[in-house]
Order: sequence, then C-alpha cells, then structure tokens
Amino acid sequence: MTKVSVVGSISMDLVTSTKRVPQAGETVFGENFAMVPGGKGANQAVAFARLAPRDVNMIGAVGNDAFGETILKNFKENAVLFDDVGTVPQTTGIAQITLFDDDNRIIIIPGANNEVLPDYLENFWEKIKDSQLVVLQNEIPHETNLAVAKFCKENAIKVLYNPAPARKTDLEMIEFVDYITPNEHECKELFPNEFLEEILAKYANRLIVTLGSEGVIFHDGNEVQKIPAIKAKVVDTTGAGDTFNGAFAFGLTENLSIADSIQLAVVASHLSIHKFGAQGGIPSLAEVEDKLKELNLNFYKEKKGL
Ligand SMILES: Nc1ncnc2c1ncn2[C@@H]1O[C@H](COP(=O)(O)OP(=O)(O)OP(=O)(O)O)[C@@H](O)[C@H]1O
Ligand SMILES: [K+]
Repeated sequence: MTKVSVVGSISMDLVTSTKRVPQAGETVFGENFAMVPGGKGANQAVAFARLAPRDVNMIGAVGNDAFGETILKNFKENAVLFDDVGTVPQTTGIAQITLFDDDNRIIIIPGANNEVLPDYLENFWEKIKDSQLVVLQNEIPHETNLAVAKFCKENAIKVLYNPAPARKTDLEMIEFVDYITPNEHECKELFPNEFLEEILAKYANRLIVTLGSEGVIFHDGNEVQKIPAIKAKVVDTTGAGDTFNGAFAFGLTENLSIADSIQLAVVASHLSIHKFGAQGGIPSLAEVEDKLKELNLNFYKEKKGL
C-alpha cells in the first residue's frame, strides 16, 4: 500500500530577481536567475517524501522537453515515486516568477498539467484506491479533482484538499473531501460573506486555515484553536504552504491527532522559509525532530514510542 498519492501539478519555476521591472517595449538588466522545480503537487509530494522517503506516489504529467527530464530526476533524488508521471506532447508547466521589491509577480503556463484530465487517470485508479490518503490542489483541471474526490469518497479513502489557487468551483469539492486547507485569502474566496469562526465551527476538524506568519486556525469540535507560527528569519516563503500540506499529510498517516499534525506542519513550514526556492528549504524528518526537541514538543516522540 502506498501511504499517499498526490494527484497534482508539476512545474519548473523560472525565477528572475530584478531591481527594475521593464515597461512595455523596454529592456532592463536583472540581478539573478534560477531554475528550480516547483508546482504545488510536486512540492507537496517532495515535502512528504523528505519526511517519509518512498511513501508517496506522484500522479501527474510533464512535457516532452528538457524541463520534464530535470523534473523526473528531481523526483528520483527526493525519493518520490514517479512511475505515474507521464510525458505528454505539450510543454512542461512553467511558473515565470519575477522577484521585485520584496514581492513576487508570477505568470503560470499550465502546459502538461492541463492534460491531467479524468481520462488520463485510466491506469492509475488502482494506485489511488490503494492509498491511505490522497492529496489534491487546484493546479490541474477541476473535473479531475472532482472525479478523484468522488472516487475516494466511494472507496473510503481520505482526501486532503488544498484549494490553491482559489477557483469558483471549489465548493463542489467540499462534501467529498476530509480536510480542506486554504490560506486566509482562499478561505474568503471559498466562503464569502461568512464569519471565519462560524465557518470553522461548521467544518470542525476538517477546515484548517493557514495564516502565514500568524500560524494556523481550526475548530476542534469544542472551540477554535489557534496554533501560532514559529518566528523565523525569512529567506524565501515560497513553498511554505506546500510544506505545510505535505507535513500535515505525513502527520495524518502517522496517526497523529489533527492538532499534533498541524503542530508538526507548522514546524516543517517554519524550517522551509529559511532557504531559497519552493523545495529548497523543505526539512527532513531529522530536522523536524530536532526542532520539536528544541521547542520541548514531545508528541511525535511519544507516538513513536521513543
Ligand atoms: N513568515 C513566516 N514565519 C513563520 N512561519 C510562516 C511564515 N510564513 C508562513 N509560515 C508557516 O507556513 C504556513 C503556511 O503559510 P501561508 O499561510 O502563507 O500559506 P500559503 O499562502 O499557501 O503559502 P505560499 O503560497 O507562500 O507557499 C503558516 O501557517 C505558517 O505556519
Ligand atoms: K522556501
């Protein structure tokens, strides 16, 4: 049995930093360029694999180009199982990221990720059925997410759904998934005109909202719980959310409580922002364990009987 299957996006991030953004028709010199693997699906799979090597199966697609080859190599190096990552006659998904003035501007070209349609999963349903948990995000077509979520519901397989980036169709997913992890902004898009506390109570132990440097909020069935973020010297927050989701999935598959799974994910995402790139800072299990020890948090140690 595969512990986790991630059905989701795979991209190459092309990151340019510049002190000036060109106007139409203008050319400027930038400061730096880096090419790093990304895509929410791939990042979350790598985050899980850093904690549990070879326990996560990636299902998705890359294009028939040099980016695709580099990405497959990256899965291999990170102990993500990638037999179900196909190469399709398209470009690999690309995120063109411009870092300017302490903020980012991103253009995404989905490319191969748009080919991950329900029919594409034909040979993968058995693998999905054999998973303990399935992880979804919003960078492949909605119809695929819905088909996977419905299939999992029918087969009593737990689903973690990270509705990022927000889409109008997200509400359709809710009844078929177990955990929903929007950030604050995505939560507002998902439930406009509703008070956060009320919506958290309605989806107690299911809706987990990440609040960036403020931490995480959810309802435990009795009351609202806020788990604070751990202060950090930020290098690059790209991938913090994905690290959170991968680590939260890991906690769940280790049979930790929701609160402990969130706490573990808060530690992992804290560590992730100390390094450049979406996947650059994702911690190993040893690094997470060291940090838990430093913070005097013993729940994982106790669970493992250490
Ligand atoms: N500046 C920060 N300091 C400490 N922890 C942080 C910071 N930013 C993010 N985190 C941790 O990462 C978690 C996820 O971050 P956030 O809510 O920004 O998700 P996101 O918007 O999906 O992230 P991104 O899209 O940047 O990957 C937070 O709940 C928090 O625990
Ligand atoms: K990072």
